[in-house]
Amino acid sequence: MVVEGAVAERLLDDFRLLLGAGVELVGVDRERLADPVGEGGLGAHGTVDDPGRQKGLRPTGGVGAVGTRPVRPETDPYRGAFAERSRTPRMEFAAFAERAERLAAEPADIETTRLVADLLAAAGGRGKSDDLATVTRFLLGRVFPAHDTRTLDVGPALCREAIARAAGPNVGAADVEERLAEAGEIGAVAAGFDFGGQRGLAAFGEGRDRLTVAAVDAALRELAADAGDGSESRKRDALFGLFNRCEPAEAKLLARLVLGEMRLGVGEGTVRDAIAEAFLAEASADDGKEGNDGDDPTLRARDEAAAAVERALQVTNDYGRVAVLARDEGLAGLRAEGLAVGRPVQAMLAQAGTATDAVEAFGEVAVETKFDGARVQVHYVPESAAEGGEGLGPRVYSRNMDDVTDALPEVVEYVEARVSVPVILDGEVVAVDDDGDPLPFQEVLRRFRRKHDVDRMREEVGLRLHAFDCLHADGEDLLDEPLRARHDLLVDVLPDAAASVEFADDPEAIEVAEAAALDAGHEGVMLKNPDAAYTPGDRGRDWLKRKPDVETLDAVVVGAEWGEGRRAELFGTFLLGVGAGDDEFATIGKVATGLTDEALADLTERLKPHVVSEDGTEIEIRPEAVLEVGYEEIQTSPTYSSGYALRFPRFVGVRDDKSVGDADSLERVARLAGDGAE
Ligand SMILES: Nc1ncnc2c1ncn2[C@@H]1O[C@H](COP(=O)(O)OP(=O)(O)OP(=O)(O)O)[C@@H](O)[C@H]1O
Repeated sequence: MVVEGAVAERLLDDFRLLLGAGVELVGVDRERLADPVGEGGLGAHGTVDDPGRQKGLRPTGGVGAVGTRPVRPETDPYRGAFAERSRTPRMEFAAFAERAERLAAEPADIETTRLVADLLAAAGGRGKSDDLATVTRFLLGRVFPAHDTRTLDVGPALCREAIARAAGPNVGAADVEERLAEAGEIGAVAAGFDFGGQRGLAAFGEGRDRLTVAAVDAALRELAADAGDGSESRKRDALFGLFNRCEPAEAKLLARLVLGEMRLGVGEGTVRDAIAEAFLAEASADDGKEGNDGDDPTLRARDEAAAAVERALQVTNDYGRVAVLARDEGLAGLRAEGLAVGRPVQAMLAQAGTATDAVEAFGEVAVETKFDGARVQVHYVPESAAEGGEGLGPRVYSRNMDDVTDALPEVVEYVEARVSVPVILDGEVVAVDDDGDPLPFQEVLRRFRRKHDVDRMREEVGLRLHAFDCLHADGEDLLDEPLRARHDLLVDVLPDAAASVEFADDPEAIEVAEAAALDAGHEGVMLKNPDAAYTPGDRGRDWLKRKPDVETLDAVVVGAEWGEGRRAELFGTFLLGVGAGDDEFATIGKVATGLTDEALADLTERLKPHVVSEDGTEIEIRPEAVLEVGYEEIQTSPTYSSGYALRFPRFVGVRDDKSVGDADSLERVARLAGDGAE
């Protein structure tokens, strides 16, 4: 009998589930079990090299060419059943874990990059298993690429329960918590248990069935897809099934991966350099031969390779995809990679600057209205312009690349009514009153991530999109075009946008424009270099933001204390941290002032699932929420790990539009405190 397509996939899924749950299969051919994807197995149909043919999902023209074809989150040519069916040997999870241990122990950056490059080559070099995309993402604590809105939705508590269950009947979640309080991080705790007691159940063949990187990835993707009634307990079961099969080093890696805290000392820059080192060494050596006299050709080639990887990362936001591109298509493939409508990119950011700075640096300055709202990126392929393919209704993404479309129907309607070609627009969503005049920023946040009562809230707070940039129009990527040209194209596709820019070449004219923007109820002006390209994710000097003098700080909640009296059921005080590199946060103070009962209730509900440990009044919270806090000044202080303390901190608002990685850094705090120029 031949079983194909969805039925085959279903069978394979069931098979994996059974193994994951520790079911022992008796009286079957063990060799065939150990290689369910081999010849004659479930995966015998379709070719390994052509995932698109099997899944019918791959965009046109190979890896790089996506043009204006909409991409949907599940359109990931490197994932899914085809990978499971590959006949190349798969990387064992234990092998990955062993290399991860070595990485974590390596203090030198250069050595770390080399070890990561070796790992990538082992995960997907020629003739090796093809786990490259997965391993690259895993290294950064990700199952899905950054642009993908899917999440595992597993909190620390669920993870602790799964570990407790795998550790055997004598271990409870409270024991795991206790060990966590001692060890300080979940990986060490997971590695400290002996999951062997349970293993007998799942063992078959020669010893246990060893986890592969691909199997862990598949199980976690399945877990992410599970939602609704009973999903929490199913997720717990699935995690239990995985931990149950783990040796200590694997358990450590798995626990950290599930919670997205890898602690390997491997940042995005390291992975970028390692991709270049692993797969572009030859290409860069070729380039190097053409080096100018006086230049170091090797260095120049290395910089070029890193730049090509960086550029591809900017347009795809997918380290896994870029690693595969670098390996399979080299520098040329990376450079040819374009934007895809439906796949968000990071926003270009601004530094603080003055009108004089702008005139001195740019000569003529593009002065744009600075709208006081939330940053969005809108992707749209009108049905009429889909050229035989499918259209893509307007999708709206937040600055973290979360899909916020459903909360913002006005934006969808606005774009649908005006735009007739495929576009990617950058802009700001602003709350407006009945006359269309802007309302304060906090009003937008009442709408921004709302899942319920969208229609009711729409009556209360109206919204308007102000598009100020255009990254793609009618089949053309515009990132490398100067702002001037992008703006002309923006006005072509959306004539409303014309009002928000003017040009000035002296500071007085800029002041006049700023006064007019403030009079109209906007936040002020942005000063931009009209000749600059759009550099996603970059906070360079080509965009300057004129800021009012009162600074606030965006800090991450890393801890809390319970309130008192009638607020005893709620968190009352929040311990704040600022970014100190490598996913670490240094504490800088506590905020209790300015929080209403409503804000406390919201924050308590939101942060409770992220409690890591509780010790008396001290609660440690996994970095999850960003608070905007005002303060009178920043002082040096031995009390907090940053070495600074906020004087009179007061809560201004929750920055739901920011992820913890976007919070202010210790470096900025030092500058604000006067230890360097802002
Ligand atoms: N015309 C415009 N061009 C670019 N950004 C604009 C414009 N109008 C409003 N903005 C908003 O201003 C933000 C930058 O200013 P601001 O410093 O006030 O924001 P922030 O979120 O506190 O800081 P940052 O975005 O720089 O981290 C942009 O991210 C964008 O959301």
